[in-house]
Amino acid sequence: MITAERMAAVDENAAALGVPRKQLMESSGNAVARAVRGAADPGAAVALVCGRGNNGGDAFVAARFLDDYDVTVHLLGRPETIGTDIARENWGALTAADFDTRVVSDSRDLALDDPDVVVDALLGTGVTGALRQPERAAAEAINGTAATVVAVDVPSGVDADTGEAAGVAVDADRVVTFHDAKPGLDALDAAVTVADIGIPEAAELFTGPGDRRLLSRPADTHKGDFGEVLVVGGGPYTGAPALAAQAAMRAGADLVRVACPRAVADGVQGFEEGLILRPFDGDRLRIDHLDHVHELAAAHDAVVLGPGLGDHEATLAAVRDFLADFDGRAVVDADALGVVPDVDTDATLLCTPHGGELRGMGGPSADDWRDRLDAVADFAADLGHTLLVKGAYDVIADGERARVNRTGNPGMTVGGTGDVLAGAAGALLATQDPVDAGALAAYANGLAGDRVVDRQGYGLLASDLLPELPRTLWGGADE
Ligand SMILES: NC(=O)C1=CN([C@@H]2O[C@H](COP(=O)(O)OP(=O)(O)OC[C@H]3O[C@@H](n4cnc5c(N)ncnc54)[C@H](O)[C@@H]3O)[C@@H](O)[C@H]2O)[C@@H](O)CC1
Ligand SMILES: [K+]
Repeated sequence: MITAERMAAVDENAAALGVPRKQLMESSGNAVARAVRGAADPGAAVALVCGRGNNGGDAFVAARFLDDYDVTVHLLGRPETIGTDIARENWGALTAADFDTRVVSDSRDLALDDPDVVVDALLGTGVTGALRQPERAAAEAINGTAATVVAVDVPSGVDADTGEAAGVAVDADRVVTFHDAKPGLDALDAAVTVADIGIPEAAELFTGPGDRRLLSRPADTHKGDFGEVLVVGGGPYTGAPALAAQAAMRAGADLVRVACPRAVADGVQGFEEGLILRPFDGDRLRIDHLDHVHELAAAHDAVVLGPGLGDHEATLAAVRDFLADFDGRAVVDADALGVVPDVDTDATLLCTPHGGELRGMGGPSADDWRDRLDAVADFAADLGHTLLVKGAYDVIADGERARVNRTGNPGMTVGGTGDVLAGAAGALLATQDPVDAGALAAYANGLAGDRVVDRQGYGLLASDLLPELPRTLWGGADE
């Protein structure tokens, strides 16, 4: 099953792998033609009723594969208003090849002439709300025929995710849907076929620019804000919490606060950039500080726990107690990771170990990412938390979903890049589910490193990643 939103992301990732949408449309159209062949023999009258989006584009392609049928292609609206270049090019190919094309500028003029098969290509996953005119009248006209109705991707007017229609919808006999089943189609009284359109599995497994679509959607659980992040870190390592906090800002958090030892707060630069300090006394985290940390954590959407805390016994005891009583969302990094397997917690954790830290947690060791994928997924399921295992290929898994990230380069083994990753993951965890947050953070952090190295060669500093982060998350894919 795939949602409409995820489908759009996978489609963009496929394009980034070199399989552009136009090729997918060619496969989709071919699949629609096969569905028509299954419904009627050559020579039968086939009316393709097309909207101006890519759903209509699929039907323009189908017409070329149905040259041995009596095909009529109806376009609702003027050709100049076709919404995408690829749909417009395919419409142009039909007119140039002298197909029977009809431009319907007034829906009252849609004359379907009693066809054997109607192809419903008015709207697909791009629909929002109830069908407007002229699509509504066209859907009613389709429902008024005695023809076998073959819907492209989803019956027009039906929400692919829920199966519900906000008003009039096409009543399809058959649906040919692309790449994977859509959750809403189960509920329909229609025969549904899933057509493979040549999207490689890599477009789903590997992170890509399409994953960034998650960030443009309104974050409904958080009333439209980007979330507030608390970094709990510092002790023997003083720079780590500042790096993590700045990365969280660059990855879009509205507000970042840092809980660190006063000794760290006083001595470190990098806190001046809009970060808010909430120091505790002394030079490392201890159990005495937990009231302060809990109170702060409860007021934030996500916590980043670990950067620079160190592995002093008193600090690890405090981390353990903190997690045992915490029920929010946290990224856990560095020395705090070793505590996670021993703690019973209601918190939602995104743990970010490298290979060595994973073994320290009792996790699997596997060099090849393919072997690691299954082993990490199993270990995440045992832990009951999400893992982002850093490596040449990062593996992100929670036991149900697994993703792999290929951005990044050997220059990023320098100290501090892990703190940047943890901070970015914290910002994303404030609004996204843990697998998506981990996958996006790994993608953006690695891409930031690739861009720095492309520009200046190796010799990268972790802080060089910070100014790159916003563009990797929100800028053009090819910048
Ligand atoms: N990966 C993908 O996403 C693929 C998509 N393909 C096709 O592309 C379709 C999605 O294409 P689009 O995103 O262009 O969207 P649609 O073709 O579904 O809709 C296009 C336009 O319809 C208009 N519209 C929206 N709601 C409306 C309403 N209630 N009443 C009237 N008009 C309305 C909007 O202006 C929208 O842009 C899929 O359903 C599928 O058929 C395939 O070609 C292959 C791959
Ligand atoms: K449709």
